[in-house]
Amino acid sequence: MGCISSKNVVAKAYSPSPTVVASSNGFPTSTKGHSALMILDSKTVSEDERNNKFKKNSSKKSNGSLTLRLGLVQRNVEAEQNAAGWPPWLTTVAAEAIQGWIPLKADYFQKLEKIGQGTYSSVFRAREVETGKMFALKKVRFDNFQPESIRFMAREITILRRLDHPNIMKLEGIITSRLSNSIYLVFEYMEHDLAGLVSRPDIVFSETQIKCYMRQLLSGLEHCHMRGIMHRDIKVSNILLNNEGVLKIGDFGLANTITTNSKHHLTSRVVTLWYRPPELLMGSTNYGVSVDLWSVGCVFAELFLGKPILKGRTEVEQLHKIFKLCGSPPEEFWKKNKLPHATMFKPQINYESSLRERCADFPASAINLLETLLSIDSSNRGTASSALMSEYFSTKPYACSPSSLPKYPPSKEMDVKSQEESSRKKTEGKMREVATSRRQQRRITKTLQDPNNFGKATSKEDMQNGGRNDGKAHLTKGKGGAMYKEHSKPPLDVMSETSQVMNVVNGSGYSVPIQVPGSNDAYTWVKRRKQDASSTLSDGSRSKISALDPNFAKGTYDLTTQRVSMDFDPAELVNAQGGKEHDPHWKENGTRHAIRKSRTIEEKKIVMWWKLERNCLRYMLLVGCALCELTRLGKGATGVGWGSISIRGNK
Ligand SMILES: Nc1ncnc2c1ncn2[C@@H]1O[C@H](COP(=O)(O)OP(=O)(O)OP(=O)(O)O)[C@@H](O)[C@H]1O
Repeated sequence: MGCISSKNVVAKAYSPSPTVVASSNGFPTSTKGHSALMILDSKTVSEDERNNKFKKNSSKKSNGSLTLRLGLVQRNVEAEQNAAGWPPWLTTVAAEAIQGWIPLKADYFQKLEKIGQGTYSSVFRAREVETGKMFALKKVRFDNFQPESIRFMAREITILRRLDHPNIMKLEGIITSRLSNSIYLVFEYMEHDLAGLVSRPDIVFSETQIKCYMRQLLSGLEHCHMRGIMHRDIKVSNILLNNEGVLKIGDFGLANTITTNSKHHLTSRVVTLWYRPPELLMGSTNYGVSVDLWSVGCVFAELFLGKPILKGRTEVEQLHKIFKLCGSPPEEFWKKNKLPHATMFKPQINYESSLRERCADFPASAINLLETLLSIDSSNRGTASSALMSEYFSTKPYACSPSSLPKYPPSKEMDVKSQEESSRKKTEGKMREVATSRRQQRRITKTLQDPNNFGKATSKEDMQNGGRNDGKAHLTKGKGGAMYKEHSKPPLDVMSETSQVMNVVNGSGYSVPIQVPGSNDAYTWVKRRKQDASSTLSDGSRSKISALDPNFAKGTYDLTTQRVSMDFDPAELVNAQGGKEHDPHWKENGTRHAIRKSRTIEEKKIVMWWKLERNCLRYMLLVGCALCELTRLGKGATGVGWGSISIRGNK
């Protein structure tokens, strides 16, 4: 679909009078599903022919005329592609990616709801008007048509066209027009992604099901690696599933070709943080397909656990979590792998691997495979093929067939996100109510503390009434205790959900993110993904944005210059050594902190009343002293004690 079906087309691109051949509607139905590969084959042939021709001619002609000829051919191709309906901004930058294809028209499809939101794209479900078949349209955004971002998108297209495997998402065509300023990549529609399924509490994968998914995932990856492609962004939301149980690897936006040239430096700012291998966290620019195997290991564990196994908030924390889980590497590792940021990240403490403890419930053969995939030393991770041949797949229970897998209602990462978003909004509303009620309580306390108001009616009831005004919904019925309960319970839950990371300046002067205990994992996962997506360039927690940055392309990021701005979590490092006194939770003293740290409403109430009563006592004492002093002065005493100076002056 979307491709020119004839082999002639590519050859014609280099012929003197190029003409574009296409079926009447741009859907060469006879070649549907195979066209991309055919074009690639023909491309290879035509390129070989062209190369031979150039080789023969090269002895006769000067270099100058060769360049001229190449330029002309290039211009010819562009003109032909523009004539075929491609927009000029695309043909000038990415002619090779679309070579041999013609664009699809938008009106071939009926665009339905949005089903995915990526860092630089939105994905929609769409129905093909003619056949009623479902497709996924990935609309790619561009940063003001910067050639760099167009080139990135072009790379994704080129790589997708190079791949052809049942476990790899197939690019069916591209929608755009000569006047259009956007582009849609057309993919087969998949009902689920693994992120959506994993995060559903009602879905627990069986052992045979996990094996089935893992076999498909590794088969798809094996194909990529054999075609010289590394994905560099394997994670649950990029693994798609349809209702027939077929798994496909999607999102090749960060994929790149494997390079054997050690002088060719790759960027280390790839792979989403929780799935990023240690060598990339330590700045390696000379890596290979093993980065994908680490990510597969993370996905594998997540399928069993139902949640990500390594959820770091920053690069430092991610690496620290890795060392704690997999054990810190031996001295030889540091000597052998000269990683750019090794000295910065080398742990002071030697950690033993806790992987087997953490995954004690996993089948033995699964732990063995997981241990291999999550090897800190990338050379020990094996390959996708060796993983497929491991005992995990050859021991019972065997992987079930995809068609026997249970059918689920459509579940996507975006569904989870929107559910979380609506519950977040609800809880935020409740939190606002409580905040207003707290403000009111504080106002009352101030009134109590104000000497001008001292003695005015400010009873316990007043305080409760003050709270009640703002908390109507919770406080209209029931006894006092019940009112408190209703009023206070949701905000406490909300606090633990929404104030996951509080920045406290610790002794070292770093801004330290602190995890509030009792947090809701499901929520934080989604929330942190958002943070990741928006903060990549500054803290490197996510890779896509940086992928669009020219510095990313040039590989000119300098992590060392970002060190100070990186969130550093000494709390966790120090706590690993033991000792509450080092914990920033315990450093901050005072009542306000006590209130914030108090877990139950009863504790909270006690602390509030204690504070109130303490202040009342203070003022009573002050007033008492003042009265005594005035009495003494009235009796002619000389100025001593409190207020003596001004009174003496008056005297
Ligand atoms: N073919 C498809 N069928 C159904 N849903 C899809 C398809 N392709 C993508 N999606 C949905 O859209 C989401 C985002 O797609 P994709 O990962 O390709 O975009 P992206 O911009 O590269 O995202 P990210 O920045 O998260 O990597 C996926 O997680 C998935 O839920």
